[in-house]
Amino acid sequence: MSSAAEFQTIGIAGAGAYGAALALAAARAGRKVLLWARDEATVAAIATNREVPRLPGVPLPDSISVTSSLANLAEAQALIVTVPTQNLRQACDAMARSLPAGRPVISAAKGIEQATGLFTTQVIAEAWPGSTTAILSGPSFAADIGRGLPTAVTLAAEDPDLAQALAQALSSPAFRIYHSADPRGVEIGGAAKNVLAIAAGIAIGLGYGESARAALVARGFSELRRFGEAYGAQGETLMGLSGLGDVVLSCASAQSRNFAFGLALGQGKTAAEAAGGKLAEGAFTASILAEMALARGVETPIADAVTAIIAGHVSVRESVAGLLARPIRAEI
Ligand SMILES: NC(=O)c1ccc[n+]([C@@H]2O[C@H](COP(=O)([O-])OP(=O)(O)OC[C@H]3O[C@@H](n4cnc5c(N)ncnc54)[C@H](O)[C@@H]3O)[C@@H](O)[C@H]2O)c1
Ligand SMILES: O=P(O)(O)OC[C@H](O)CO
Repeated sequence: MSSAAEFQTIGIAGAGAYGAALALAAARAGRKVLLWARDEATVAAIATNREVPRLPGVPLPDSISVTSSLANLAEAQALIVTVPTQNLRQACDAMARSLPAGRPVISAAKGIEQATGLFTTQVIAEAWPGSTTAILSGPSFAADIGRGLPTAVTLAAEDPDLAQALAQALSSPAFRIYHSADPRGVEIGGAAKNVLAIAAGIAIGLGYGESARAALVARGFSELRRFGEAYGAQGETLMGLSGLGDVVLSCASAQSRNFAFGLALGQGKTAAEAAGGKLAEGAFTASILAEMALARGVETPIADAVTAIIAGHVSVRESVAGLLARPIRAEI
């Protein structure tokens, strides 16, 4: 039986925008926080300015220590990994070499590993055998968490007691964490919503308007649900914060990097121009999600279209014309 009191010190691996936001959230929940950045330059910049370069304007309290040594995370009773999905394995390999396994490792990444088709908790389990995995996901912009604006997310683990204890340990009045025993459902929602956010951005970038966006969000959500259920997600989880909740946020706001990436594609930029050096996880997830859907006989026309556009196989307008020309069929 786990309890929140077991988790007094939290290690955060990855000092980007979300790492900083979750470090702040954990500190506000009364935890001591150890924030690990892989390079000395970032640690030095954080130590000097008391803010993370990717989350400017949000000062870090003294209860957050910054380090470039993974060995310094040994004191933490739970770890949260906030590195991008395609780099998650590398980060977990490094942790496995420096730290004993066994403590909970919570993924905060939203994607699917391109090379393997594994979800993020599966990547952690494979790269760091013996770790107990969990996933934290839901509608939350790092900047909003950083500013202390009200946010709600879900934390899921196979062991419901552990999920509850971690959720209690990391929650504070403005950062509410619901707990769940459906980690697969939670991680699928976070991965798939990024692909849909790109599609919504494309529709708006093309000037197709709000009615088109609403249609895309609704049809995209049913695509997410088909995919999720084929890969073991519970339907109720997909209807919750980490599924529908995050689709609503990410498809509606240009603050989403995935939406902004799609917007730029819709406005005629190439994929490389549209990315502009910012992380758009959906650009890496779209093709593997479409491939995995095909393997289980699930139709994902929106992910297929996003994949083809990013690969440069079709123009944005051709791709959307293809979607609009699909046969008329029953909605459900
Ligand atoms: N920013 C948000 O609002 C937000 C919200 C929810 C979830 N997320 C998720 O969090 C993850 C990270 O996003 P972010 O916004 O923090 O990105 P970011 O680009 O701001 O930061 C990523 C950080 O990871 C570090 N990194 C990359 N590879 C690494 C490795 N191998 N080892 C150690 N560190 C490494 C980079 O140096 C960088 O500091 C993504 O999966 C994203 O979907 C982000
Ligand atoms: O900026 P994005 O598109 O990575 O979205 C950030 C969060 O995932 C929103 O919940």
